[in-house]
Parts: sequence; structure tokens; C-alpha cells
Amino acid sequence: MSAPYAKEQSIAIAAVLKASLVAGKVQNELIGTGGVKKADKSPVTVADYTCQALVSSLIFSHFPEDQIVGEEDSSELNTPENAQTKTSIMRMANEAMTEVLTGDEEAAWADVKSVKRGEQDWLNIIDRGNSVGGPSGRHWALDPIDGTKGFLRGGQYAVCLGLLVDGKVVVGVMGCPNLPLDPKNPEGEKGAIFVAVKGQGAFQRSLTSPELTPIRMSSLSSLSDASFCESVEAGHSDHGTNARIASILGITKSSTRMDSQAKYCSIARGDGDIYLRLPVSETYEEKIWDHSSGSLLVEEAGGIVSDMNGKPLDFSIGRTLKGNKGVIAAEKSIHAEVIKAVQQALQEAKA
Ligand SMILES: Nc1ncnc2c1ncn2[C@@H]1O[C@H](COP(=O)(O)O)[C@@H](OP(=O)(O)O)[C@H]1O
Ligand SMILES: [Mg+2]
Ligand SMILES: [Mg+2]
Ligand SMILES: [Mg+2]
Repeated sequence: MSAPYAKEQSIAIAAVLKASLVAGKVQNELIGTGGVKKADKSPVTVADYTCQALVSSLIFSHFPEDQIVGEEDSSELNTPENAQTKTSIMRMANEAMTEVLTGDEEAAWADVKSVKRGEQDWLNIIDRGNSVGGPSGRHWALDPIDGTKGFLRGGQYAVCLGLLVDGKVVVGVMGCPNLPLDPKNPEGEKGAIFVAVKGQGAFQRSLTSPELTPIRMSSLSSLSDASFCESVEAGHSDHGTNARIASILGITKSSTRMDSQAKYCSIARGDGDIYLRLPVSETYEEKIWDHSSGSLLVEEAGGIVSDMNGKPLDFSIGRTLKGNKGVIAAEKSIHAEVIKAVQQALQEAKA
């Protein structure tokens, strides 16, 4: 008998791999032609839409009963100024169908590739990511490009896919096309896929070979030796409070600033130790697609992921983590101490 969620894991890898390759190509070819601004003014690019269409098409082809909670929808595309973007999405998606992966990954795509799709078909697939999520059933949380701002500045970004069953994350797969495969060799091969299945550990692989290598968070002898990472965007995470927490913990190393859920990947394999995401706004609700795959990856690599009050992230409420505030991820043995420092920093800020 195969391990639980073996099929989901392999389809998720095939989906994220294809999307990661396409995203890399779009980054090379299309940046500069601009993106679309959503109503909340956040940027979204051809890659965000194309990757959502591709990943969704593969998931629905293998798991037609499942639902997708995807970040993007096509509503902003139906304006005359976005006609060019719409055309580019169709071109990129159809081109992706002609490209060949190897082995099991290529086999996974066979049925999707056999269907010819026009512009409206691809847009319809994007819009099937409109599930509201919730406490029961199977939902895939999909962030087709996480760290869109990083993507646009040529930095880190990630294709993120997590399967939730009855509100709990059981599979997480992330593609980070710009992350060095070996952190000790930052100028070496770029591109890694991170894989975790509940209870089965955390792994990484390259974009070119299916071999999975186990990863683990680093174990620290002293918290003051820890390094932490945070968003590049000051509007996504409170850098001031993060710095205060670091100083309470006696951390002297400066933070590593990185876009996207690559932060989770980076601490999961021991490049850094703590991920701090303190809220900047009272009203912002973190999105489930920004944390589902990353949180499972860190937990399976020996860490704990909670909100700033130490409460587990609750993925069962809907499209957002409205029951939580902030995110703190750290190795098991230090997580409680980090939360204590977070609480102290927040008390001080209130005083
Ligand atoms: N005010 C806010 N607070 C926290 N996160 C925010 C935010 N506004 C946007 N985001 C989210 O931050 C994500 C990027 O995280 P990071 O800063 O770690 O790179 C964005 O994902 P997308 O890039 O997928 O839109 C977006 O969902
Ligand atoms: Mg976005
Ligand atoms: Mg995101
Ligand atoms: Mg995104």
C-alpha cells in the first residue's frame, strides 16, 4: 500500500513544477510589460494568472471533486487595458502545454495536455479557484505566485500549494525558482521544490531531478545565535517590533529580508531559525494560501508555527486566518521562548 496522500503529493509536485518553470520564463520574458493592479492596489502579473490556471487544471483533472481556494480571479482582466494581459495568459498557458517534463511529472499532465483550450476556457479555470474554504472536505489553497512584489523586482517568489482536509493542512508543496538549491553555494544551481506530507517529514528537490532530500530545521545551542527572517515589505510585517523581539532574545545578527513563503523554506532547511510576521494593520487578515504549505513544511521539519499569541493557525474558517494575528515560526525547543519575547515586545509597544 502506498503512503497516505502519495497521489496528492505527486500531482502537487507535477503542478508546482510546471508552474515554477513557467513563472521563471515569464520573469525572463515579460517583466517590463507591466502588471494589473487589483482593487486593493496589489500587483498581479501574467505569471500569477497563468500559474493559477495551470495548477488548477491539473488538480481538477486528477481530483475533480476537490475545491480550490485560489488567490486570483479573472475579474480585473475584462477591461480593454488588460486585453494584452489576457492574450499573454492564454499564450503562456498554451505554450506550457507543449513543453515536456520527464517521468511521472509528464505522465501527470497527459490528460490536461490532450484538451485544446481557448482564452475563455483558461479564464474559467482561474475562476474555479473561488472556493470559500471551510471546516469540512478537501480544499487546495493555491498561491500561484507568492511574493508578487519579489517576482517583479527579480527577487524571491514561490508557487504555493497546500491540501487541506477538514480544515487541516496535510500536503504542502512549494516551488522557489530563484532560491539556491544549496544554501552553502548561493551562486550555484537555482530552483528548489519543497515537499511535506503530514507525519511524513519535509524534503526538497531540484527543478530537474525527482530525487527528494530530507530537510530539517537547525538545532540551536543558544537562542542568541539564532537568525531570523522577515518580509522585505515593511507593509506586510512590522520590522520595528520584529527588531525589538530579536533584541529581547539577545539576537545580534541582522535579519534576513526575503519576499514570499521562501522564508518558510529557508528556515525549514536550517538557513535561518525564526520567521517573524507581526501585523502592521489592525484589520488585515492573513490569507490561507500565504501560510498553508509553508506552515506544514516547517512543522514537518521540526518546528512550530503559531500566531503571535502562540495559538495554532486555524485554516478551517474560510479564505483567511481570521482567528489569528501574525505568524511566528521557530524550531520546537525555542518556540515558547520566542512567543514570550513577542508578548513582551507587544506589551512594551502598548505602554
Ligand atoms: N498588510 C499586509 N499584511 C500582511 N501581509 C500582506 C499584507 N498585504 C499583502 N500581504 C500579503 O503578503 C504576501 C507576501 O508576503 P511577503 O511580504 O512575505 O513576501 C502577499 O502575497 P502575494 O505576493 O501572493 O500577493 C500578500 O498576500
Ligand atoms: Mg497577491
Ligand atoms: Mg501570497
Ligand atoms: Mg500571490
